[in-house]
Amino acid sequence: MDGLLVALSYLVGSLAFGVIAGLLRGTDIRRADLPGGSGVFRQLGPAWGVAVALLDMAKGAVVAYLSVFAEHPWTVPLMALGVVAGHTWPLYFGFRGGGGIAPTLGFFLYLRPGPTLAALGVGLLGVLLYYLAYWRHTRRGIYPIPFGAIWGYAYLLYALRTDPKALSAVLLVALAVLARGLQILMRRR
Ligand SMILES: O=P(O)(O)OC[C@H](O)CO
Repeated sequence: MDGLLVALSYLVGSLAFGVIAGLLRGTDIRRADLPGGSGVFRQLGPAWGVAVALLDMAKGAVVAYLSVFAEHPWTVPLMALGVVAGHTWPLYFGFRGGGGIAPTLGFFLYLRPGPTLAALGVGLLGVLLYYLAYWRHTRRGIYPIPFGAIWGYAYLLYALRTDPKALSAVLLVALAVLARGLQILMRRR
């Protein structure tokens, strides 16, 4: 049962809605951008971008909901990893997906709303400061949202330090997102 939950998490995560949105509009978004909410926002407009961000978050929340059926203590962290790894390396789309931030948010907003909202605040502050101090002048380096996300993940790890199940889930997810971020930085979309 627990193995099925982890596999299902990966299959749900693999529904990369940014790629699906691009295909609905007759294009592969990955030729021009990353298939997360912000990439779709840039390529297809605000409505598509917001819809994709919400749907990608919803995947995480659905998997967090399903995690109540887990029996083994390691299943919840592995389900978190599964949904994020599905989003970043989707089975249905050649293992080339997004960065993993939105499903992370959805998963932990459902599982641990208080610390996750605080982490979201930290991340958005990071986005704002990075944008004002650096990005708007240069347009070089990593995008503001991934920059802010680094601080959000760091805060979440700190906030959940006495909560072993959630902490191990954040740790696994953060490692997957870091690996995907490095892959993207090396320009292998
Ligand atoms: O990391 P993703 O793929 O969930 O995308 C979320 C935002 O668009 C990142 O800029």
